Amino acid sequence: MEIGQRLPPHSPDCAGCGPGNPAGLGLEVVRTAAGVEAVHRFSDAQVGAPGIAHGGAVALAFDDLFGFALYTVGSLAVTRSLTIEYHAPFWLHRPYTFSAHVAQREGRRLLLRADAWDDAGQKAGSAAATFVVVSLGHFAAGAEQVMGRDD
Ligand SMILES: CCCCCCCCCCCC(=O)SCCNC(=O)CCNC(=O)[C@H](O)C(C)(C)COP(=O)(O)OP(=O)(O)OC[C@H]1O[C@@H](n2cnc3c(N)ncnc32)[C@H](O)[C@@H]1OP(=O)(O)O
Repeated sequence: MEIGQRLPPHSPDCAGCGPGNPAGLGLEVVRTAAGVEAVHRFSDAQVGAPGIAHGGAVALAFDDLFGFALYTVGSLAVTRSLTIEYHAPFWLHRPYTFSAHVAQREGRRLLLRADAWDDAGQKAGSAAATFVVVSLGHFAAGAEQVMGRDD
């Protein structure tokens, strides 16, 4: 992976980054020297209080970006805990730069950190997460369910 390279979505319909999910954020994520980055504008579909992105949508952006930071260490892992600090409102339609990296690895645990800045350079949020490394088999049951559905 080269610096500046666009990274592939987790799945076509991923709520964070899938281009085929009209209800998703559609994050576009690139590799950076330290980790990964995405510039994102929250839309009316992610509103909480008027004019402000819902905190859950902001958490989704952080969580999904952490999922991309995994590419930098080549491990398959899932979120076990996620903590968000909301420093300022995330205004709808304004660009925010989200940046994440893997800070530490202890056995199966990956500790990840992220920040988000507005277009004036003010920090709007930060996040920390513990991801736990899993095997590909962790995703098998969900994939089988999707393939067996006929609705
Ligand atoms: C097709 C490809 C697509 C790939 C797609 C990738 C997409 C990423 C998308 C974004 C991320 C997501 O949405 S992920 C989806 C949301 N998350 C999930 O669905 C996860 C649900 N939870 C689980 O399935 C499970 O709890 C696991 C797998 C996370 C862990 O279960 P486990 O395997 O039994 O492991 P467990 O023993 O409990 O814990 C493992 C180690 O972590 C430590 N540990 C546990 N909790 C914590 C904690 N809060 N903080 C610190 N450390 C902790 C334990 O002490 C232990 O340490 P030690 O004894 O080893 O030292």
